[in-house]
Amino acid sequence: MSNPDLLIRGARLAADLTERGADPRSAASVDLRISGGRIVERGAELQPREGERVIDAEGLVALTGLVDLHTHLREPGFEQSETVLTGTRAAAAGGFTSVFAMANTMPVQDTAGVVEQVQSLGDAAGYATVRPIGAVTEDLAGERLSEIGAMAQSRAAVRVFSDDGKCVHDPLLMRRALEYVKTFDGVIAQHAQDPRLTEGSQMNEGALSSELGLKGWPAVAEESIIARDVLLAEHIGARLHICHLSTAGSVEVVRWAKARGVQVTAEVTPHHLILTEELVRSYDPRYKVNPPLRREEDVRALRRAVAEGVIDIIATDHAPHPVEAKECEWDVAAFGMVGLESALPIALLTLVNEGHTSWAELETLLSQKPAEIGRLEGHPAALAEGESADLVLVDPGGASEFDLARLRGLSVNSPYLGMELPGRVAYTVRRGYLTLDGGALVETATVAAAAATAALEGAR
Ligand SMILES: NC(=O)N[C@@H](CC(=O)O)C(=O)O
Ligand SMILES: [Zn+2]
Ligand SMILES: [Zn+2]
Repeated sequence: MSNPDLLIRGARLAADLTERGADPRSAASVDLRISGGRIVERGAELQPREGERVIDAEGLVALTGLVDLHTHLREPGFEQSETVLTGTRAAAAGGFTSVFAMANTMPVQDTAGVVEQVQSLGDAAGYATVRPIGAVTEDLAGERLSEIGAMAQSRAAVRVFSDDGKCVHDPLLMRRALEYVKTFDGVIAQHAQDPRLTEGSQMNEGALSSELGLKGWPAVAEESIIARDVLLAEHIGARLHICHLSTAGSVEVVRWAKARGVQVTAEVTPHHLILTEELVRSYDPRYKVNPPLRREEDVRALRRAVAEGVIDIIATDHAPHPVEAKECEWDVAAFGMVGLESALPIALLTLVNEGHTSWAELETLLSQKPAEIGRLEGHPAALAEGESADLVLVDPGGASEFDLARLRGLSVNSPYLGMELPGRVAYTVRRGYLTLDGGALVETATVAAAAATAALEGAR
């Protein structure tokens, strides 16, 4: 038994929309035929064949499946917040076909056994390709390197390593980690936060933190670590990735490093492209996040940096937390926001609709470039014949309220509830089968069976 063939009719390809501000309808409409997990035909006016499921994509924009380089799936250890299954369902609802799962689980993803377990859970669920990230240091303690080589050589073939949630603070350990991953083309993804400069910090440092009586989190705590690490990466000749960059100053450091030819890439989260520290006035812990929401000037600088290509990718930093950890006083609340289901709408709102990027650039930011940084194998380079059928169809149109029904994971700590947001993900196709069908998640058992079939067919 193979998965049903699909015929997508009348889509506009993001890749054809290279001009900023272009109306999606200005691109030619394209049909895609999908069989055996791959795009087998691309053209106009393709005729349906027997047994094929026809998807009417009139008015929809097609992108290669979104790839999140920074997702917290919380399993093993924090299954009350999220599991691999629930997190990848949220991913599919958001248009993602692959996610990189951060290492701050319990036990930590610091051994071949744990990363293989996380990868297997993802394979079995089938909603998205799960690529585990390995911890840089044992138990994220920042003292000894974890078994990086064993994780790289394991079945999970880990290429991205991060202590995210914590900064690799010791410069010698950072140096050794960069040297190690260089041997197999891996990358260190740094959570840039000097721990000494941010002890007890609760929000961005500035006039507002004084006014609100909350301990400040200075921009320099982020910028100084980025500056040190780009110099180390240059010295070693290794790849460095900066997680959730959040200040105008960080942009300048990365710009400088790139001009020198340092192999550095940077990510920004959707929330740092739209929300500012002003929201903290409410003392609503939904706005408590690491790194903290910054100033209006920072938000503007981050958008510009995306437009200029100084920032390479958008990553969600989907950080689910249970209600108890968020419905409490600001000081004791957990840091983090969910983001998989809202990433595309926020990117449309802040970048595409503002003319900062084209749809084609959006595909680069949310799909092509994160796949490249993470060395994701089998990801389609384009929606073209012979490529793996991993794609998303988006309705770019009218704003609608982002409500609880839009959140498909276990946790509901979204800062966007009640906001009017543009863009709805209508269909997500992974390895040739649907995970999201007309805005509705395909059933768990159906997806698991389709994934098993696709794996047998060796779709990649
Ligand atoms: N972003 C957050 O505020 N929280 C993340 C950790 C992290 O990304 O640093 C988490 O794991 O909850
Ligand atoms: Zn982090
Ligand atoms: Zn994170």
